[in-house]
Amino acid sequence: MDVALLHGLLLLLILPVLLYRYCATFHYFCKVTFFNLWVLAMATLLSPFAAIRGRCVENMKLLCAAIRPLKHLYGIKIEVLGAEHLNLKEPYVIVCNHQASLDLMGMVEVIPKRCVPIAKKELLYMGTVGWACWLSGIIFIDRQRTGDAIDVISQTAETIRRENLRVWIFPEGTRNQSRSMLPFKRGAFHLAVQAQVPIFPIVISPYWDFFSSKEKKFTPGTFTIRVLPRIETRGLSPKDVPELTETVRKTMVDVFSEMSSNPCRDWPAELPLLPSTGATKGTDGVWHDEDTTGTSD
Ligand SMILES: CCCCC/C=C\C/C=C\CCCCCCCC(=O)SCCNC(=O)CCNC(=O)[C@H](O)C(C)(C)COP(=O)(O)OP(=O)(O)OC[C@H]1O[C@@H](n2cnc3c(N)ncnc32)[C@H](O)[C@@H]1OP(=O)(O)O
Ligand SMILES: CCCCCCCC/C=C\CCCCCCCC(=O)OC[C@@H](O)COP(=O)(O)O
Repeated sequence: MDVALLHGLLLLLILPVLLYRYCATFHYFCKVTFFNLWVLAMATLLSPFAAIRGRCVENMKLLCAAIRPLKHLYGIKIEVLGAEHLNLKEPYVIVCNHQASLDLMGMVEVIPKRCVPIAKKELLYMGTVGWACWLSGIIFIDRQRTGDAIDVISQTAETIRRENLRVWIFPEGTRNQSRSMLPFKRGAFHLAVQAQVPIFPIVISPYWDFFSSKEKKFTPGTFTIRVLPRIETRGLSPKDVPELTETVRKTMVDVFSEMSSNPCRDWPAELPLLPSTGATKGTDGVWHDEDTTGTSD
C-alpha cells in the first residue's frame, strides 16, 4: 500500500514534467500562464513604489524594466532596426501592429522615454496590473463607446503637446495573428493630425515560427522590430485622415510582407518609404529623416 502510494506520488510529480516536455498544448499553457503570472507579480511588487511618485509617465520605466527579463526566460532574441528614428525631442505618435500579448516584450525594447500606450479599459480591472498601468500614465479607452474614446483621444492631443509626450497605439485595435494586418482604426491618425505631430510606424515581424495561440505553439525564437522613418502630419486636416490611415497601413503591410517572406532576416537597415515632409530621398533611393540628431530626453 505504501509503495503504491509512493508510486502514485512519484507519478504526480513526474507527470507535469513529462507533459511539459512532450505535450505541446500543455507546454504552451504553462508558458502563457507564467507570462501572465510574471506580469501580475511584477505589477504587485512595483505598484507600491510607483504609487510613491503618483500617476506619472516616469513609472513606465519601472514597468518596462520588469518586462525585459522575460525574453531571456523564454529564449527569445529580438532584433531592432531603425531605433534611431525615434531620437526626436518633440512629441509624436507611434503606430505598431499587434499580434499578441508577447508584443509587450518587443515594445519594451524600443519604447522611447515619456511614451504612454493607449490601451483598452478592460486592462484597468486586472487587479494590480491595472493599477500599475494607471500609475504609469497609460491612457484607457472604452472601445464600445466610440464617442467617449474619441473624447479621450482629443484630450490626449492637447496633453501630448503640453507635456511633451509620445503615444503608442496599436491601430488594429485588437490582437491579430493573421497573415496580414487588420484594417486600421483612425484614432491614432486623428490624434497625430489634431496635435500636428509626426507618426512613426513600427512593424514587428511575424511570430509564426515560434508562437501561435491557434496552434498552441510557444518555442524559443527570434523576431525583428523595424522602426520606419517618420511621416509628417503638419498642415493636414481631419479630411486627410482616411487617406493618411490607408497610406501608413499600406507601408506597414508591405514591410510586414517583406519580413514574412524573407526568413533569412537580411533586410536592409532602411527601406524605401512613402514620401513625407519630414524625410528626404537620398541618392541611394532610400528615404532618410531630416533630423536624426535629436536625442530622447
Ligand atoms: C510591472 C508590470 C506591469 C504590468 C503591466 C503590463 C505591461 C506594461 C507595459 C506596457 C503597457 C501595456 C500596453 C498595453 C497595450 C494594450 C493594447 C490594447 O489595448 S489595443 C486596444 C486598444 N486600442 C485601440 O482600440 C486602438 C485605438 N482605437 C481607435 O483609434 C478607434 O478609432 C476608436 C477611437 C476606439 C473608435 O473605434 P471604432 O471602432 O469606432 O473605429 P473607427 O476608427 O472606424 O472610428 C469611427 C469613426 O470615428 C472617427 N474617429 C476616430 N477617432 C477620432 C478622433 N480622435 N477624432 C475624431 N474622429 C475620430 C473615425 O474617423 C470614424 O469616422 P469616419 O468613418 O467618418 O472616418
Ligand atoms: C482582481 C482581479 C485580478 C485579475 C488578475 C488578472 C491577472 C492578469 C495578469 C496578467 C495579464 C497580462 C496582461 C498583459 C497585457 C497585454 C496587453 C494586451 O495584449 O492586451 C490585449 C489588447 O491589446 C487587445 O485585446 P483583445 O485582443 O481585443 O482582447
